[in-house]
Amino acid sequence: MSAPPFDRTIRVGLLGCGVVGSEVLRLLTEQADEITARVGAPVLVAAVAVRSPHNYPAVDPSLLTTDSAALAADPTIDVVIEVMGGLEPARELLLTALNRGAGVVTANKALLAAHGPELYEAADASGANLYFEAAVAGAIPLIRPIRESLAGDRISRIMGIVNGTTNYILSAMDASGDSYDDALAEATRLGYAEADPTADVEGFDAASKAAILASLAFHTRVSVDDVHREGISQVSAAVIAAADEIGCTVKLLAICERVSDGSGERISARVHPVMLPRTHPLASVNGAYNAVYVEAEAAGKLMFYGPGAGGAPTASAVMGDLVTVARNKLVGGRGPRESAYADLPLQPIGDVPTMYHISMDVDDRAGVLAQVAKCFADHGVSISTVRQQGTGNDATLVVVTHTGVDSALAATVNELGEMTAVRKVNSVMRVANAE
Ligand SMILES: NC(=O)C1=CN([C@@H]2O[C@H](COP(=O)(O)OP(=O)(O)OC[C@H]3O[C@@H](n4cnc5c(N)ncnc54)[C@H](O)[C@@H]3O)[C@@H](O)[C@H]2O)C=CC1
Ligand SMILES: N[C@@H](CC=O)C(=O)O
Ligand code: NA
Repeated sequence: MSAPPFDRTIRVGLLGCGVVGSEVLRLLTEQADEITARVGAPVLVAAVAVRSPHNYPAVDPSLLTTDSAALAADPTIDVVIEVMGGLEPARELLLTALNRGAGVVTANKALLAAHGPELYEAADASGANLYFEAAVAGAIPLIRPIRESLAGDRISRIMGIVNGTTNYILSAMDASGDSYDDALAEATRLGYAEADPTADVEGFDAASKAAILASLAFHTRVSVDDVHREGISQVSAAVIAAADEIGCTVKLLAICERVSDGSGERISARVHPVMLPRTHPLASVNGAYNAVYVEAEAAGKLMFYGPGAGGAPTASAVMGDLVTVARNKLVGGRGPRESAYADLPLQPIGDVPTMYHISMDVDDRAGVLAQVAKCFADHGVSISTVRQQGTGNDATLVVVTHTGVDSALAATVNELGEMTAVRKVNSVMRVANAE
């Protein structure tokens, strides 16, 4: 290859060298010549901050450091890649890097969803680049299409599967009847799960991603605390079987919508499991794959699909950002700033229209069905189907509702739980439409 056009080197500091960081290091090493050609200057790793250098025998010892603060502050480092995860010290370190004008590439959705505005402000103040394609849906190009390709359109809805770990667990339980615990252990072994997998299974990771997507799509600051969140830890084999009986599979969905109702224009951001008809395109997205629909006024419906977790796929997104930031460093460009001008209010979960699937153990005697039906009617909730399974002490009623507002459905479930004729509410899950 001919000599690169720029007579300088882009020096990179890596914060963290785990599942993602080690793959970034591998790609930077193995593809060094091609990256140089694409950027126009060599891109070299100058330092790698880790906790225990002796755990990295394959990494050049002269690069390893335990002093992550010095790495972030080092004026000779042009781009800091943060793949250590967690809020602190990642926040502090990235602020240090951005304040001195270094480019930052991060995969840390938890940090962005909690402290995004602070990071953007630091980037604006110094003119630094802040890129985070890896933070949502791993390898899938999604942030860039939303921030840049669709910047001239009006996004109305984003809906999809954005957590690989939970999708891996739900797919395994659905397809092969694997236990929840075995499937989670395998997802962790494969490098999909967060350092604390509670973040995955309780929906925090997907909620962080929903916050990032909603912020970008609706030009409004949405933090993780604004996102209604329910995880999958209550999804048992019985719930998966109940979904199957009505032609559905269970998926954890992130849904970000622009809604216009009596209260004017608002946005809804929520993460929860749903029973999804098997005919829905997202129902066949399995394993650690992610898939996200983006609906925009002029573009129509777009679907993004691909590996949403794992070391190499996530490193691919990090590398794409690194090349962009390195190019910007050489020619003086900058990535998009925060866009929060619309400042739309949030729609509370109680106002969201939804359908419920409710399974409850009931007394099998005359009048019980009428009492249950009355409870739904009292809350203005219309029943779509009702089915009794078993008799006597084994009688279970399965009710699927028509669409009602979530608060009315939740109040119905509360009251059912207090009725003497209802021995136990076994499960409650939202049901999605077929499209
Ligand atoms: N694994 C995946 O599939 C994906 C991960 N991400 C994000 O990428 C980031 C990294 O994830 P993984 O590589 O999976 O995690 P990991 O736990 O495998 O790696 C993180 C590494 O950073 C090190 N580290 C943590 N704090 C440190 C500190 N203060 N100083 C030095 N080293 C420190 C840890 O020892 C560990 O080796 C997280 O923010 C995660 O949410 C994003 C997309 C996908
Ligand atoms: N733990 C996350 C990793 C990618 O963001 C997931 O399972 O999706
Ligand atoms: Na991505």
